[in-house]
Amino acid sequence: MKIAILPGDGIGPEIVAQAVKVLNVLGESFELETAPVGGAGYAAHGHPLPEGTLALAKAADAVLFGAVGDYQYDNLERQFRPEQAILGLRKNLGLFANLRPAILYPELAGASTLKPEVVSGLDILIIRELTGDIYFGQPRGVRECPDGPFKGQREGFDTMRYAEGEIRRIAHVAFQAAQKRDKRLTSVDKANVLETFQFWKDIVIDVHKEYPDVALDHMYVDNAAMQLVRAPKKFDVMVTGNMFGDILSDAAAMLTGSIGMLPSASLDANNKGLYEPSHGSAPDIAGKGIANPLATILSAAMMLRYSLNREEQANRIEAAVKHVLAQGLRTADIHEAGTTLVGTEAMGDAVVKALG
Ligand SMILES: NC(=O)c1ccc[n+]([C@@H]2O[C@H](COP(=O)([O-])OP(=O)(O)OC[C@H]3O[C@@H](n4cnc5c(N)ncnc54)[C@H](O)[C@@H]3O)[C@@H](O)[C@H]2O)c1
Ligand SMILES: CC(C)[C@H](C(=O)O)[C@@H](O)C(=O)O
Ligand SMILES: [Mg+2]
Repeated sequence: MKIAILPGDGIGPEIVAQAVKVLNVLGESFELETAPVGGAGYAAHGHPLPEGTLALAKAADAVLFGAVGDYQYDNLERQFRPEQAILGLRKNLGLFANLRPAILYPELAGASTLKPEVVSGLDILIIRELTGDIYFGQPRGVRECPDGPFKGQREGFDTMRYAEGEIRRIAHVAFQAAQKRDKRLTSVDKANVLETFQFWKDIVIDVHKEYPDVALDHMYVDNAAMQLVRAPKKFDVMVTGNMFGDILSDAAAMLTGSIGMLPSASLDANNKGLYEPSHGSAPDIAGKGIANPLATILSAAMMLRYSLNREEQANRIEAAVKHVLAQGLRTADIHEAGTTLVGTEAMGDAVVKALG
């Protein structure tokens, strides 16, 4: 089994190093190969997604990804910006299904910014469509405004679009995920305003006919954002488009105590996948050794479960994470009075130790 390791930028290399330590003590003979991506790819090869990196990702059985992005690259032409690397990987590998499980470990109930009674026992799954929507729709760009009061001025524009087949396949993933859980699915849209999302809703309703055992409801995205902080435990599985899913999953991250706790799996139709924490490269804390590596370590667990067929190893890692939290070890983002503050490496070492 070959795993492509793409650490990326900012805290990426620090947190991925911890997940690699964990993978290395499982007693499996995985072949790990590392390649630069994002700003690191641009610095090494003049492109955020160098050819060799893409080839490695395609050839591997799974990809473990850190994060990309750094302010120093923000003024580059868009095609050279670090973020194009993750977008290019998702598109090139056909990773249309993004699973972002927001689980509150009981020990972190006090770390959330929400009241413990609102979040304790939280276990929701956000399924974000990942290769369509306004993220990839054409045309896009800056042009001369063709009409209206601003006619003749420059205007920026993007295109929101979803093909029927794109909606159907993510709806199937979502219904099937719900079948394995509490059998409740909330489809999040903006059907009251956007044609794309009325179409989305109509297709989801049609796919529902094949899953009569799942209770489906629909929610507008603005209300969903509100309900996520008001009564998040009411949700089981949520499915939504690329942009709404990006925003809602960051909001859901805070329910778990910190964005440093939210892993993700990005899957193709055959469960080949890329695994990354839901957060970014956190340039504000990069190089300080204080980033929380648990979202990345938990992403490695998802990789073992979904792509490498090692459910037991995934369970071992998740149990080890629970153990270190129960021991009271906390990185700065989840630290509270009465717990022990540790850095990135010490947290990684503690998970390794807990694996026994
Ligand atoms: N998939 C990705 O690679 C990805 C995802 C999101 C953002 N980004 C990029 O990351 C850069 C920074 O973006 P941003 O600041 O909006 O989002 P971010 O997620 O990097 O950081 C947001 C806040 O959360 C904190 N944070 C994030 N991860 C943490 C962790 N593991 N432990 C402790 N604290 C953590 C950061 O310090 C920061 O205060 C940008 O270039 C952005 O494009 C990349
Ligand atoms: C870095 C960026 C392209 C990415 C996204 O918007 O999908 C990130 O925010 C994420 O959530 O993975
Ligand atoms: Mg995001």
